[in-house]
Amino acid sequence: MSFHHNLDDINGGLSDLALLDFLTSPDLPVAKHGFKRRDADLDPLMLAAVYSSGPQVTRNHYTHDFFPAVGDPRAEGAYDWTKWQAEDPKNVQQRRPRLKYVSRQEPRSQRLKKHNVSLEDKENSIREPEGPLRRTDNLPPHTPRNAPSDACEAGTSSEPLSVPVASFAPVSPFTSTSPDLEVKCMARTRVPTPHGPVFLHLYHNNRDTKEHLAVVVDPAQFLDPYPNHAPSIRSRSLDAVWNETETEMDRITRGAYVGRLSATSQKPSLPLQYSPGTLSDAIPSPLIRVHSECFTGETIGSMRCDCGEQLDEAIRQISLPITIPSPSATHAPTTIPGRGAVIYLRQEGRGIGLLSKIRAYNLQDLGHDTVTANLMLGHKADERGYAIAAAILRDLELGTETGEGVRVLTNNPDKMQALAEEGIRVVERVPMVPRSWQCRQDDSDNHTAGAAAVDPMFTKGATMIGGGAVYGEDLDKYLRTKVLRMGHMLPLIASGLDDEDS
Ligand SMILES: Nc1nc2c(ncn2[C@@H]2O[C@H](COP(=O)(O)OP(=O)(O)OP(=O)(O)O)[C@@H](O)[C@H]2O)c(=O)[nH]1
Repeated sequence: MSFHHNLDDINGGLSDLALLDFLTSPDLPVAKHGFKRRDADLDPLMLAAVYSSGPQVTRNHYTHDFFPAVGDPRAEGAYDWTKWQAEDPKNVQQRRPRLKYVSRQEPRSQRLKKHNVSLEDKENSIREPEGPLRRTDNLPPHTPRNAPSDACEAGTSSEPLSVPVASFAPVSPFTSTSPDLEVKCMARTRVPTPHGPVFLHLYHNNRDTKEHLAVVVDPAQFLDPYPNHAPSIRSRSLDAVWNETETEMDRITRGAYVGRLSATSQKPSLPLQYSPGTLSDAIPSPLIRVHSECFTGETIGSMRCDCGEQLDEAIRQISLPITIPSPSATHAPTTIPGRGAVIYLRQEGRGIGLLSKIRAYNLQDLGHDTVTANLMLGHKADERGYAIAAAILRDLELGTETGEGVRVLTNNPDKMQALAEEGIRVVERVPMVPRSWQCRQDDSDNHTAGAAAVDPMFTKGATMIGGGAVYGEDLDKYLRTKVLRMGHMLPLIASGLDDEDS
């Protein structure tokens, strides 16, 4: 079968067989001699992709034309293949004209400019939210924690809730510090963890398109009757009435329920259900952590960082039961379940994204530390923001002016400052000492203090939830850089690294 015959078949019917014949033809027009460029003028695989995808597109380059001469003989720069003759390397004059890639797509910088996006913003693309789920226009009005409130009542009918929607006009509670930012909890559910049950809250917002999360630890909400020692930690936007037609089942499905959901217990929550509780000074403020996503540390157990361990340790510490001392010697101390939250922000790699973080790791393997690697890639050492975290905390009534102050689990001074600037009322910083450093301390002191050391269930080296102390050379170097170059408030001496070179 001749090459021209093949081409006719392809143009006519594009049968797979014809395409295969064409690609494997001995006449396939691939020049073998004298290339100045390293890539072939005509790549058979590319050609196959062009034909198999119908129009001249690839998934990501939909306004590029590849080899217009092949796909459309009438296109600009097209070469008439019917006149093609096998190349004679001896006769350079006979060579066909060199093909070129043709793109009708403007340069990326110009396209981004059209959409008012600077190249810097692109990685953490800040876009207007799209679609009805992104709307946060049904946030309830702000209700101070200590203001008199309606007690929570379980609905009984399957009719739409009768709470007048007008009374929940869109009033943003966040006008003081971030006038434009609003968050809305789209759904909440119970998740059992090795440290006890938590409520996972998924948030949308009008700043970015990421699904930020809040892991709320407040198992007292399962108790019936509710003990009323401390206010329950609930999302105001989730418990709000979203529209006039929503049913109890709508509310339950998104997690706006009270107590423990089961086949026999289905009590939808109502807005303004918060009970101020007895805010005794004896009850410590809720413990919170603002944590940034780390796929490597949290999902595949990377031991380059302590992120998985920190997430686990935060949930563990927040879940620890709280002992309230008795006011008098005649009464025994009371124990209540631990309470607090981890705000989980989708700002991977300190905000530079996973792609850049992976590249940064390669630079770190060349000997650079985590800060320098970021800078070498044109990023800042830390590109994170905490406005969304603050908005989520406010939605949960944590750290607000009128609600409870919070204790924050962190070593990061920037995080502390950012939360303060966002108006979060932080009453205490609780340090997070890496478990491996605790273990070393424990070994040298010949007694145990760290969770990993006391609990045989912890697996040494596992970084993920329920894991143990993560340790290793890479991690030591990373932790040391955080202390020495990022000012993390950790006693370096505890690591035994203070006289090591990084
Ligand atoms: N660019 C970069 N990011 C990293 C590296 N190692 C971990 N990370 C990211 O660092 C972030 C860790 O953030 P956090 O868990 O909030 O902790 P932190 O800022 O170190 O502060 P703490 O509250 O004291 O733990 C996550 O987003 C990780 O993906 C690294 O080597 N390079």
